[in-house]
Amino acid sequence: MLSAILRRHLARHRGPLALVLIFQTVQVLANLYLPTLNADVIDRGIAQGDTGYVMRTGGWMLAITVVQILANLVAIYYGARTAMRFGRDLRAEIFSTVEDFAAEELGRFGAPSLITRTTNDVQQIQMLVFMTLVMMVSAPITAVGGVVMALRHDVALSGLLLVVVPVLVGCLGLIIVRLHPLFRRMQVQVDGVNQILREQITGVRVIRAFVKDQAEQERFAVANDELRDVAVTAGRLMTSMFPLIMLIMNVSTVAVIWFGGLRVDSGDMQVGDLVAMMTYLMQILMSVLMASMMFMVLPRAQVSAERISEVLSTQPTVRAPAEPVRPVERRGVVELRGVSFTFPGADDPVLRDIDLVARPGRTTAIIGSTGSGKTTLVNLIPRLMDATAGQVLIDGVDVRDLDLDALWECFGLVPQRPYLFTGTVASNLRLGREDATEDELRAALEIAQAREFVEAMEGGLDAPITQGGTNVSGGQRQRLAIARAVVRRPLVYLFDDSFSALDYATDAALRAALRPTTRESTVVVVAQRVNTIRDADEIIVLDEGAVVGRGRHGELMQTCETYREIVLSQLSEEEAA
Ligand SMILES: Nc1ncnc2c1ncn2[C@@H]1O[C@H](COP(=O)(O)OP(=O)(O)OP(=O)(O)O)[C@@H](O)[C@H]1O
Repeated sequence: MLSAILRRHLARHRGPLALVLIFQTVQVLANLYLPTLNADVIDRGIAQGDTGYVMRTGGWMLAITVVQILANLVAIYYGARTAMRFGRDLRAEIFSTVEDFAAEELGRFGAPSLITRTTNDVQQIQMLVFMTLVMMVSAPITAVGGVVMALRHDVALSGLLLVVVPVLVGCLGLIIVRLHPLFRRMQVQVDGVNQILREQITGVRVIRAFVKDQAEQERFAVANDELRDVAVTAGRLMTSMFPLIMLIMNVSTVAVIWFGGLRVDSGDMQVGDLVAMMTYLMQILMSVLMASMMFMVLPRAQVSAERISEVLSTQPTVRAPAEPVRPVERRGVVELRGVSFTFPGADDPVLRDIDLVARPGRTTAIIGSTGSGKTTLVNLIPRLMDATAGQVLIDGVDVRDLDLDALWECFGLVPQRPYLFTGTVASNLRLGREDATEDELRAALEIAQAREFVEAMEGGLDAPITQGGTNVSGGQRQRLAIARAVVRRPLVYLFDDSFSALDYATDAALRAALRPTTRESTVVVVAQRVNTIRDADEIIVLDEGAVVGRGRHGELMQTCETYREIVLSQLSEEEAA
């Protein structure tokens, strides 16, 4: 999974990657050449008292060092740049995948997990790419080059590498194998902390009102402590690596000096070669250490890659058709034919065998007790979810055969819990139609009974709206959401309990103002309040997901017991008549 992500996203950075490889090779070769020159300075310059040789070779070493530094700088620059671009591209890919998710996929992953996957998980892989390009590319070249150079200086002493390197690799391997499951748990726990944090921030008012601060703090502390425990265990393992490596390095240095000293003593080796051997040994062990750091980052990146791939490989349940049908004439006739809907994993359907036709110029209302399936029904019309049986049709074409953008263009949806975005009143209204003029926005506000309060806000149309619309009241948010739908002038208006937060007078004024605007449109209204829908051309009564009555108010009062009960729970006999 990790390799697939890396291949897909690094392919377009071939040029910079080649530069990293070239400059890393140059800097490693320069680094490997220096100990040999140093050995020459000792054996040929100092031992033989040749000051001129020491100066010349010293100057040569200085020049090589400058080359090494410059090559390293270029390699790091391109390595870091590529890693950052890789991260940006991967985040963009996840974002665009998630954007296509339907309610089902969003519910399955959950917002906090999707956010962690797009940020923290991407960061883990980005870190791997960064470390690989900045440090790891040089490790194998240094290791191989170091062995070659060591063999050139003294074959017998190089035999030490056959012991030291496997010991180091074995010790590191044991630690890394134990780290992998810990990293997996850590990512899941980051999700958990995010989830609680998000819930607590969103629901802070409820928590305070029910004096649950203490309980919530404890809930957060549990998740937080669990994350800490795993992080500490992983940290302990990781820190145990360094003393171990230092021990192995120091013991090997002692061994080189011990055996090398014996060889110098017996005249088989020169002092300069011994110094060079020590440096090469260090360089080789350092490259193993660098590779081991990669293995520390690798397990975490693998876990993250799995989590990201899970998102990227998820096919949205609501998918655009391969060959979308172009409707000849768009009028906005909404039809449900034998529609049933069951939530994934649920035993019973939420909607059962619903037939309904909503036509332009008419208001079709849906009423029913809470949980009777009204919102679910409305969500099926613009394909926020797909019916599990039966058909939803717009102008005679199955919504599943229509191009998604063309389909969504038909609707002005005012959801039950309207959401406003960070920006201004105007920017929120223009989500309805980008090129709407200020006059059109004002007209929409007028219809939605929102003009007065918007004008009272500092800045009017340019008044700021905070994330989620939390700086306006629930009723004001509903009216702005209605205005947003009106700005669009859609073929079909879908009002999902959109008048519930309005007082009776505003509700009535709003409906009266909407009437001329929606005269030629199809209007589907979900409501709990009888007064909101009693004038509708057709009222559909839902009970436990099935239609138990349909007709106008007067008829239903005679024919539908469920409707009568709802009405009489809100109005007196005289008011209901
Ligand atoms: N994501 C979901 N997964 C499983 N069941 C769900 C989900 N969303 C809603 N339901 C169930 O589906 C049923 C219908 O819900 P729906 O929101 O359509 O009702 P409603 O009539 O709009 O209610 P209200 O008037 O309270 O908004 C309810 O019983 C609810 O528990």
